Amino acid sequence: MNSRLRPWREAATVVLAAGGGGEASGGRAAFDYEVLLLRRSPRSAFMPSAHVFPGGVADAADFSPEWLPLLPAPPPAVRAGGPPRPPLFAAERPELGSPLPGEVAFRICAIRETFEEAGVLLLAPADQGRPAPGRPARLLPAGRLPPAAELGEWRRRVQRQPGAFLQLCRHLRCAPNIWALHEWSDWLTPAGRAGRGGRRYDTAFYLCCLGQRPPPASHDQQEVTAYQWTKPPEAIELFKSQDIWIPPPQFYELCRLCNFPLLHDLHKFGFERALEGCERWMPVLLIASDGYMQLLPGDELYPEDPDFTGERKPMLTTNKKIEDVLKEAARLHRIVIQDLNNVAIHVNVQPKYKHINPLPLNTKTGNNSRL
Ligand SMILES: CC(C)(COP(=O)(O)O)[C@@H](O)C(=O)NCCC(=O)NCCSC(=O)CCC(=O)O
Ligand SMILES: Nc1ncnc2c1ncn2[C@@H]1O[C@H](COP(=O)(O)O)[C@@H](OP(=O)(O)O)[C@H]1O
Ligand SMILES: [Mg+2]
Repeated sequence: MNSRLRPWREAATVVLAAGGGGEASGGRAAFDYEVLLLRRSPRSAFMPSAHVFPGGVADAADFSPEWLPLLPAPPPAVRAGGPPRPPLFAAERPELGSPLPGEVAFRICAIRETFEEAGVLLLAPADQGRPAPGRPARLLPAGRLPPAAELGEWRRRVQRQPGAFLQLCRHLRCAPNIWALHEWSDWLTPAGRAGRGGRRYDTAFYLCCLGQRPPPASHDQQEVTAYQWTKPPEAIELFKSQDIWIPPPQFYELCRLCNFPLLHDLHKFGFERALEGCERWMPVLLIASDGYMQLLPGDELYPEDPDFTGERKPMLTTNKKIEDVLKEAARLHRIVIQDLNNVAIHVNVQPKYKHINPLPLNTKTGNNSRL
């Protein structure tokens, strides 16, 4: 699609999981890893105060050809084949005059944003050669990093000027650890749920598993006002108790992670599955009399010709109650939102590209029996 006709911004985000070690016991304690959640500023023009994964809008600097000499070759499995991909990765970008493929640039974007927003640097030594994708990644040893004050100064420079991230990598003789990020999903903000100024985002979600304890993070006191490392079921509990608000895409992805108590299993699944392909999802809103639903591809009510630009019919409506709409449907793939923190995913369709369905964790009190 012509970028001038595309009424959304292109962004990348990373589901960063850290831990491993596989100490298993019953219940939530069986999770041996935590994921990084950031609280957006209450002043954000889009999803204020929401808890999200680190990420943000791609910058022309993420597509700079100057990255090329620094980056490792993709692992063979990544290079081979052409699985189905969302348009985000496939789009040609003659306006940037860049030979950098989207699949590389959006990874750089996610890694840069993770540094800007959380101070976590997902880098690898530039001379490391090909990565070993079968294993969870590791961060640079502390000895390869500049002192904290200097790194803080770099962080502020990158926030002001994303091109400074390339300079930082050159300075450290490191490269963004792009092949530690595995394509996981792609969410397009529903037409009709745009933020202030019509903000919508086509966001590439990557999974990155670190085989080490969660590294120290820090918020930037601007765009991000708090951070926490949390086990996926704990994040759902915090949402349920209204301590935090998690937007639907991130909620959906956390419920998917709840299938994997062990980091190694999550990493293996994410790395192998990514080779199968990925599909862009734009939820379509169905407003009922007592709440609403976000219909997802595969659901029997999902429109054949969804209105991506929101010019025709961005929302569907019904006079019925949610309960009655649900009873009438056989093929379900939808997020049901009864109020802000009462959210349930109803899905009985086979996920595409060997993906996994979320665990059915209704956030109503008393329903999380599978945690
Ligand atoms: C794209 C972002 C990383 C934010 O970018 P920023 O430059 O502001 O840091 C972030 O928005 C993100 O992770 N987006 C992912 C998907 C998305 O856009 N979700 C929005 C869903 S909004 C929604 O569903 C409204 C909920 C409702 O009431 O229905
Ligand atoms: N102090 C602050 N409070 C709230 N939002 C801030 C902020 N400083 C920067 N931002 C916003 O954070 C966004 C940049 O995010 P990212 O770098 O993750 O893409 C910008 O939003 P907009 O692009 O919507 O204007 C910017 O306005
Ligand atoms: Mg951001």
